[in-house]
This record gives sequence, C-alpha cells and structure tokens, in this order.
Amino acid sequence: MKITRDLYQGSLALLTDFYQLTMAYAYWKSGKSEQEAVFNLFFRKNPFQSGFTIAAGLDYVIDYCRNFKFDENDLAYLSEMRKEDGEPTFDPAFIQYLKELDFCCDIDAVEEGSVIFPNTPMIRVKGPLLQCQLLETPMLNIMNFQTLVATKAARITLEAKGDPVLEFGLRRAQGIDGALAASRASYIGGCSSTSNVMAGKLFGIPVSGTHAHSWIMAFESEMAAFEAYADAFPDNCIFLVDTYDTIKGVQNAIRMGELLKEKGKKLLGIRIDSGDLAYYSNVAREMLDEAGFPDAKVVASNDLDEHILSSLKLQEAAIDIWGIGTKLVTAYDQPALGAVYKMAALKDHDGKWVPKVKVSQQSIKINIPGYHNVKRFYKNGKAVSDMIYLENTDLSAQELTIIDPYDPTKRKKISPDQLESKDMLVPIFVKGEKVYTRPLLADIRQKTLSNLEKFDKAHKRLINPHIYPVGLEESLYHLRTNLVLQAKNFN
Ligand SMILES: Nc1ncnc2c1ncn2[C@@H]1O[C@H](COP(=O)(O)OP(=O)(O)OP(=O)(O)O)[C@@H](O)[C@H]1O
Ligand SMILES: O=P(O)(O)OC[C@H]1O[C@H](OP(=O)(O)OP(=O)(O)O)[C@H](O)[C@@H]1O
Ligand SMILES: O=C(O)c1cccnc1
Repeated sequence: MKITRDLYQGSLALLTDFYQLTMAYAYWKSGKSEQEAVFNLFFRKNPFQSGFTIAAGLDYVIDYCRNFKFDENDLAYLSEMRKEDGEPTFDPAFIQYLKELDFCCDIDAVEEGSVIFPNTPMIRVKGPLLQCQLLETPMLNIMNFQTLVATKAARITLEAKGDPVLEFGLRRAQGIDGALAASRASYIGGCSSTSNVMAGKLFGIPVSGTHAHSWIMAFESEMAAFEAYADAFPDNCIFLVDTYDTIKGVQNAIRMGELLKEKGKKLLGIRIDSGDLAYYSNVAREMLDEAGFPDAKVVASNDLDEHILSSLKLQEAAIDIWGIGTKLVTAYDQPALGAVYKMAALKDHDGKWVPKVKVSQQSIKINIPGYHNVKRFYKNGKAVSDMIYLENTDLSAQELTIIDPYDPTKRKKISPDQLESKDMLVPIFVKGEKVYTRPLLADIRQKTLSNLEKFDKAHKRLINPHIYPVGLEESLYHLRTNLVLQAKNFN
C-alpha cells in the first residue's frame, strides 16, 4: 500500500501530462506565464445515450487546488530531467519559479449533484495562463470519471424508483483510486450504500453487505451456515439462498427466520444472485409471505445495470433491494465521458479580454468563446432550458433568444420576467482563496435526487430521451460565428 499512501499524502503537482510542464516552461520563458486567461471544462455528449449528466468530482478538485504546490521532491525530480543533449530539461530559475508558485486563480463551478448538459461549463478557471494550463489534466482526470459514474448511478437509481441500490463494485473497479472515486460518485448519483469499507471510512458513505457463497460452502450444510451467521449477526440476517438450490435456500432461510423469531429477532431478507431473477424473486416472495415474513426483503444481484433493472421492474420482479457492482463502477458501456478543457479568452497587453475559439473540421469541436456562465430557467419549478451567456451581457430585455450552438435553426424564445432562473456556476475560489463551503456528501446525494425531480421524465427515460434545450444567448452566438468565420478567413 506504500504507493497509494505516498500518492495521497505527498504533493499531486506531478500528476499531470508532461506537455503541461513543457508548456508551462515555454510560457515562462516567453514571458506569458502571468498573462490572464479563461478556460472552461465541459463535455460534448451525455454518456450512455442519457438525456442528462450528473456533475461529480468538485470536492477532489477543491482539494487539488488547495494543495497546488510543488514540493521539494517534485522539484528535485524535475531538476534531474535531461534533454537528449544531456542538458537539464528545465532551467533552475524555472524550478525556483515553480517553488514559489502561489495558486491564485478564480474558479467557478457547478455544484456536485447538479444536472448538467453538453457544452455548458462545469468548471471555469480564470487566472495566470501557466496556472490555468497546469490545472487541465488533473481536473479532467477527476471530473471525467466521477461525473461518468455519478450519471450511471443516477440512471440506475431512477429506474429503481426509490428502492435502495447497494454499490458492490470494489472487486471489479478500475484499481484502488478508481474504486474509491466510483463509490463516492455512486453515492452522489443516488446509491444508498457501498460495500467498500475504505470509502465508508474516508467519505462517510453508509457501508452495507450480506455474505458470499464461500460462507455457505465453508459449512457442511446451507442450514448450518445460516445458523452460524445468525449467531454472529442476529440483527443483520440477509441470507444468500442460491448456492445449491434457490427454492431449498429460501426454505432454509424461512426456517432460520422462525428460529430468529423465537429469539425475538427478525429475518431481514434473502439475496438471490443467479438464475431468472423475476421468477425466483416472485417465488421467494410468495414463500416468505405465506410463511409469515411479509417484511423480509428480497435483494437481487448478478451483473445488473439500469436496463436489466428496468426490464425486471416491467416483469414485476418482487425485488426490494438491488446490489450492483461491475456495470456501475466501470461505467459500462461507456468507459469515458470525454470532457475537455479549452481556452475561452485571453487578456491582451492592453488589459482587454480577447475571446478565443479553436476551429475544427468537426463543428462539435468548436468551443464556446468568452467569459461565460449558464443560466437555468424554471417554469413552475420545472427546468425548461439552459442559456449560455457572456457575463457582461445585458439580460434585461423582455425576450431573449437562445440558439443551438450546432444548429442555428433550433431556437427558443425566453421571457425571463415570467420565469425563475439561477446561474449554474458558483464561486469556489477567488484569487486562490476558497470561498465555497463544501457540502456534506449525504447532502450532495439528496441534492442530486431533488435536482432530478425538477426535470421532466421525458429527459430521464432510458431510451431516446427528449433532448433538453441548451442554447447560446443571441449575442454570444453571433460572437462565436464571427470568430469562426474570421479564423477561416471569411471576413
Ligand atoms: N428475468 C430477467 N430478465 C432479464 N435479465 C435477467 C433476468 N434474470 C436475470 N437476468 C440477468 O441475466 C444475466 C444472467 O447471466 P448469467 O447467465 O451469467 O447468470 P446465471 O447463469 O443465472 O448465474 P451465474 O452464472 O452467476 O451462476 C444477468 O445479467 C442477470 O442480471
Ligand atoms: O455482478 P455485480 O453487479 O458485479 O455485483 C457484485 C457481484 O459480486 C459478487 O459475485 P462474485 O464476485 O462472487 O462473482 P460471481 O459473478 O461469480 O457471482 C456478488 O455475488 C455479485 O454477483
Ligand atoms: O455484500 C454483498 O452481498 C456483496 C458485496 C460485494 C460484492 N457482492 C456482494
């Protein structure tokens, strides 16, 4: 465990792509390191063909920024780097610059648990070019994965329609850090608990679990195994019934339930981990009800995801609690969110902000320029559209037009005075000082659930969800179009 312990206790400044450091060096050498810039972190497409995405990871980003410092070990490593000609890669004066580097960016971000959409900024960074640049890789690393898994978890928990979803992913997760981050993100997305005890300790997520087939196999009979388990945990008996024969397993669980009752204890439930889960859950339910255990819960697991869960609901499976591991924590079947971090504006030598676009053959890859924010409009408590707008725009008009960034024929008129609205980006750091109070993880989870309720179910269905309207405020749309035309030498 030394590697992970060191990774977390030491500086994380070198957890970056080498090119960020070579650019930082070149910015420094060319006198551009302090030039002010604005960058945005955003994604281009909802994952899993979802109609929405759930933001997660900001708390890690806050930690990263608060500890944004190159320590002696990092600097020693960088000092030892050599170019092909044997000369040091980095000038000692640059190493000294890094040593004295003091994080001083302004960071605004959408809060964790927010429902978000493509092309809208999740994080906006304003500050010295060199610092903005160095934040790219770690921020993307953090936000891409946690947002992806939180979205998967939200899709699953929405289909569970209020039934508890237990996250069982540790054994199949992408390594140690991936597992911890996935447990955190799964909880943000709506899971009730994790099986990962370390995630419980580190993040305060409720920890829960049943027992494995090996427990049953360690005894001469299933009944003996149930008895021994009940002896150790009389108040926490959920028996795994499918090791040998699911029906006989349920019969044994019922016998154990009767013995527990005699001792004034209660059978909490059974777990089924194989076979036709709709069929066996209904058979088990009937048996439990007939035997006088209507409160005993049926837990199901075995390669579940939102699609199988939804199908099992349609089949009226009698499942009360869902245990989901592999497909949740590995974000099956989309392994990356694909969020990017792009420069949106740069201050020139006269102190004037210059909006920036990166032109691409693929229009989806043309970013949105300028220092912008996102306003969400609500009608009767329901979110109706998001508008990306330049911060200095006068929005007092009776009617605003928002335009789809990739299809200008798609437009929507908004009457702001008839709607409630809120800005999605909130201040996190001002000149390097944290101004944001980090919510408790359990409160973030609640926020996810209540945020999702503000969206029409059409945006939340699994198949062909209705696309939520997100557009550019008209003047931003024109600014972007003109910049692209200029870059392509059309005007
Ligand atoms: N009624 C059902 N409708 C749709 N999918 C189901 C149903 N019952 C089970 N499943 C899913 O079908 C898949 C069955 O996989 P598989 O055949 O590997 O399991 P199994 O043979 O029953 O159990 P195991 O191999 O773990 O002993 C799982 O993903 C499971 O969640
Ligand atoms: O299926 P998941 O969603 O990942 O949920 C976690 C799985 O982990 C356990 O199985 P185990 O590791 O014993 O392997 P198994 O696939 O043979 O059941 C458990 O019994 C679940 O089936
Ligand atoms: O507690 C459980 O039942 C459990 C935990 C991890 C993986 N599978 C099941």
